[in-house]
Amino acid sequence: MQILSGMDRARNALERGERLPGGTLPLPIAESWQRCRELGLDPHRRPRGEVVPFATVTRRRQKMEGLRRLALAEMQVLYAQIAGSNLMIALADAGGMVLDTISDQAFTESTAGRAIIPGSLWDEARRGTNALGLASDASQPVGVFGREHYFTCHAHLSCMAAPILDAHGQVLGLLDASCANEARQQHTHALVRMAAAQIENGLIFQECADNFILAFHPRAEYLDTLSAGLLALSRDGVVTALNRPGSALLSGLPAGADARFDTLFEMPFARALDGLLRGGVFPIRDAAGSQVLMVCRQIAPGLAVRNLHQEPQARPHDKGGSAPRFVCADAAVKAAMADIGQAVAMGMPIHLTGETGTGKELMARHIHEVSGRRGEFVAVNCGALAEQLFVAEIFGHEQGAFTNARTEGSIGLARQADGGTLFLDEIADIPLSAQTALLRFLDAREVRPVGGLKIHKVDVQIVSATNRNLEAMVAERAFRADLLYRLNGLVLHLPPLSARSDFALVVKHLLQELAPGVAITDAAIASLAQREWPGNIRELRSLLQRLLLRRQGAFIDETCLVEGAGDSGDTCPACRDRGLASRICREIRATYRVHRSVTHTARALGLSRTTVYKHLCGEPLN
Ligand SMILES: Nc1ncnc2c1ncn2[C@@H]1O[C@H](COP(=O)(O)OP(=O)(O)OP(=O)(O)O)[C@@H](O)[C@H]1O
Repeated sequence: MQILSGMDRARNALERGERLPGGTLPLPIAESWQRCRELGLDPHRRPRGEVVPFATVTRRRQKMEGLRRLALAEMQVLYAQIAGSNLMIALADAGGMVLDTISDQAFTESTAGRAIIPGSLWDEARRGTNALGLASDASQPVGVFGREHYFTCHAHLSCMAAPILDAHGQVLGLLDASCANEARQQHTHALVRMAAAQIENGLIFQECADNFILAFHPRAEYLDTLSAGLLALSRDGVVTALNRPGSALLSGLPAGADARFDTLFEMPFARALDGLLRGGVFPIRDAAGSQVLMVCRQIAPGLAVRNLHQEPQARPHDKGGSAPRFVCADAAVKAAMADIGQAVAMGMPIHLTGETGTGKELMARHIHEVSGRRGEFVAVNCGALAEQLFVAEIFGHEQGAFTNARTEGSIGLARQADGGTLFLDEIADIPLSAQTALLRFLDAREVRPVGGLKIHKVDVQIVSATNRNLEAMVAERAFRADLLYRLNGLVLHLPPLSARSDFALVVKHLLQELAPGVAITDAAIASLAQREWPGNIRELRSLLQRLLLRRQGAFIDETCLVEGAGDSGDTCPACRDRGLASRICREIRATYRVHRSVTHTARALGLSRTTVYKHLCGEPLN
């Protein structure tokens, strides 16, 4: 006889419309299923995937601007902490409307990833039992795992959501981490809760910038943790904010709005301040007689006291520095890189091809590192060397060997790279006359400086690169065939950025390099992915730099890109330079890049599908 698990029995009962067997589900889940049933939701159907108009999302984002700024930074940290594939971090408003997401590419492209987008609504009545909906209703952290989701189509997901609360327990927003059920990690729940608490504390610092902020806890070692109470006070000792741990530590005392420090603690505010501003940990009894230890975290501006301003709470987990030096998750790049180790071990020349800005020089440096060679990495831009000087620059020259020769002579770049790597960039530009000399060098690995007699043995790893088609140049007799065959021991092609499957990772990596901690939303990445990138990764890097210069908040979302795309390329040809009309056109195109669906775009903006189509001219349609 087959033994059914508690979950099997519960799902069978749900599907047959029978009473749910007791003890088979956590109580909040069982109650939620019951409510969904009463609402007439059919667990086998797809839920109503409603998405509100983009303008509504924008308005809500504006209303929650302070919280959103803190949350996006925290989401970025959380994303890095949980790491692993198939993960999405989402921020929603108190009612479960998603405002922003940060995820990896695998999740973004999954069915769930396409459903959790800005403007999607995750309240229980629409989406059945789910973490965002439950956390919003219960005002407490919730995990909904696999088949605990009411709708069977969400059974492969695990979601953990935590509300972001004010001191009175009112939900200000929701933080959610969703991942494939099998990728679920034990500690995710705790990390989401900690991130929510970090945001709550951040809000106190943000909103009470003019106040004193004190941290307190019965034990000194907890003062720097998220368990510490945070109390914001005006200059005359009126409480302006208190975090949740603070509320719990002072439970039973009148700590509500407009409470005074003097009624919460057994000491007048002025005297406590005197002690606190001398620095260090200050013991004090609360009005119920329990001793707590207190430190001053922020001094109200204008008070001339130095050396006391300590850092706000340290992050419980700071990100490790294990980020790769460059991104190579694309399957084609990975496959191309697989043979590098063997090629360098055999001393084989490696030839890199790819458009400008695809990372050839970066790859050359990587090859040098893989080779383990202790000598220098010497890069030669073959296109920048004058024809007459080429041979002398590469192979060196004796004193006064030719007019304009350096008086002291030169050992040349090939010998400079001895024991290391000689990177011949823009190899297609090497003058024909120098090709013969290079060919000889590659065969013999010897150099004789111009004007000299002595021959020097040189041991270098050769790496060459070009963005031109050398085979075609050989056919046109502009490049020596025998030289090409000496160079291309291993050929490694770097794909253009638009063809890379790891586009999102490249964006995140560059951003991390340029401005650590600045978050970028999935919608912004989706919008970037739709663009053309003739300058490839270099062009993307400089666009991100420009965005960072212009950005107001601590993040980049899709609206930064719409505003930033003041160029005519972001409207359809008919709307170029048409003032308001072109703004609407841009909004349509930007919204389409987020939703990738004409129907959703039309619905989100409250326009007809025909209007949307009209403005999508030139945009790659799904
Ligand atoms: N895989 C990658 N991950 C992250 N950054 C990258 C990657 N590849 C290239 N970059 C960055 O892109 C920029 C251009 O790279 P690089 O100079 O290596 O390109 P290139 O192909 O040699 O260009 P060109 O042909 O114009 O000389 C650099 O800032 C580099 O750090």
